[in-house]
Amino acid sequence: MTAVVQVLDVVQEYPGVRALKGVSLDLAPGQVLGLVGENGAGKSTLIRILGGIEQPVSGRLVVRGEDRTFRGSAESQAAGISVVSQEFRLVPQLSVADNVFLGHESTRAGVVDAAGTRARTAELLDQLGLDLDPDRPVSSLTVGDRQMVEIARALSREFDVLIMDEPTAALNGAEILRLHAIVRRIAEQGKAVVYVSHHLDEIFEICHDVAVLRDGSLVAHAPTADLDEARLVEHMLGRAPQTYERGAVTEHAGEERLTVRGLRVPGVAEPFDLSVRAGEIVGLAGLVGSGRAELTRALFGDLPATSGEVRVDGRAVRLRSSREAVRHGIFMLSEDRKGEGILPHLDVTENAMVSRDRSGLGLLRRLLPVPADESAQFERLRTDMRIRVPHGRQLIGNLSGGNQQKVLLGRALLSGCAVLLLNEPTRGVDVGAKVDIYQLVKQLAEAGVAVVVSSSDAPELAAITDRCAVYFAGRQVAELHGRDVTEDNIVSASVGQTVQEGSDV
Ligand SMILES: Nc1ncnc2c1ncn2[C@@H]1O[C@H](COP(=O)(O)OP(=O)(O)OP(=O)(O)O)[C@@H](O)[C@H]1O
Repeated sequence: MTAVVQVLDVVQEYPGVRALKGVSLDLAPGQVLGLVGENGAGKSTLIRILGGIEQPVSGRLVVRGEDRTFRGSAESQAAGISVVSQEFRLVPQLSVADNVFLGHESTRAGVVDAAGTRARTAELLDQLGLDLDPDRPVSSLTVGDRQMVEIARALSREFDVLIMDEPTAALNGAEILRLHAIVRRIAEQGKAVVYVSHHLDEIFEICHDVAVLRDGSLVAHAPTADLDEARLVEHMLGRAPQTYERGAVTEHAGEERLTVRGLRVPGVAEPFDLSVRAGEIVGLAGLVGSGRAELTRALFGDLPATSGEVRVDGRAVRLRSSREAVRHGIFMLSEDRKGEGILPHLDVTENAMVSRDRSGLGLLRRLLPVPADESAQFERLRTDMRIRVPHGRQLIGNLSGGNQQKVLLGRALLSGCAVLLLNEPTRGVDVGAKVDIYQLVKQLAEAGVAVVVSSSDAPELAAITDRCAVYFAGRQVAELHGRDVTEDNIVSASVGQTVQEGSDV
């Protein structure tokens, strides 16, 4: 079948980085093409070029047989390319409906048709299985719902090619299944879909073909049926993947560092208890509506508890804000990387070091030389976590999403905290780097930090936690220990099934 879009020998460069080194790719009608690669491999760069946000240094884009140069996203959209980008581009103050149709509002006799816009938005949300009021301001939505609104926005246009950059990064299991059904339907309608994900099970689930980018080059392009996960990972990394060996941390666990007793949190049925000792990695699992999100936020100090107590190293602390939490030795990695995580006007070294209480200096810092020990620390972090960045003074906003996440995790690692709270720590991180991050978290625990990991990724919790509390309908329904912390047990308990415990040593 003739390609609807051809990418021919496309090269893209940024200062100090050759992000695409001559990539050629065809997108055929009815095809779902998976695009995979390590963090920083060039996936988003290629998408930005197809979406008209950037122009390549050289190479050609051919759309339905015609050479095209897009000088902005409007031109790419007009050519039938619709993009769900990794960066949320929603306007928080506007309603869901206004965001979905921003830039292509329905009009009647030249006037914006608010009722029509709302009705069409409701239809799209319904297709996505989303029970959301079109009039709600986007600022009041969870990260997952914002992601769905981004998708609704891409679907609201006429398109021949739909490009999705990590569309499921913030979605829960049911939402992911619904999205997969929609992708299949779109392909059946004869449209081409490009699907970027670090979740390789999704690639095998819905993609007919897969293209692998490594360090800016296309290193493999094959039907998914011809590959298995191990081969795909090898193509991505250019080496055999390492496996993560869990430590026997519990045996060395020391004094209790975090104690939570009877913490009542708005929206959660039962009070919350938790204790984490030095050297332990404790997981929090649970689906949307389980109370896990609220408990995580309460621990982070951004959803104040109504009663109960929290102690760090035996000292009672109040967590009315995340700043207060940090002051008491609790450090956290937020799930909202863009909103609460990165400091976009600062470079990567400063972003990694900011927990060391120099944040007040702000922009002034850019004029001062980075202290040598900080540069050295960042260099170590860069090597240990394989952060892809040309130098330590690169602005963090110029890094790929996964590499930003690694810098933020580095910040947590360097913070010298007593308690480390990680919320969705490897969201958007590639399979190779995940293992590196798990190793570092294990090292931190071994150094005596009490670690809490709140994650929707059951395999992740099974791989790294010593103990895992599972929540369902506002209650803790299981506490799994040691060998009982398995993916199956976590998933079963998360949907309210009783888990047979006791194989633990
Ligand atoms: N504006 C920019 N300035 C400088 N370097 C950039 C810029 N944008 C991207 N890069 C670099 O280009 C390379 C490719 O980045 P890109 O965002 O395309 O990666 P990716 O494959 O999408 O990664 P991820 O899986 O982490 O999203 C990276 O080394 C990144 O740091």
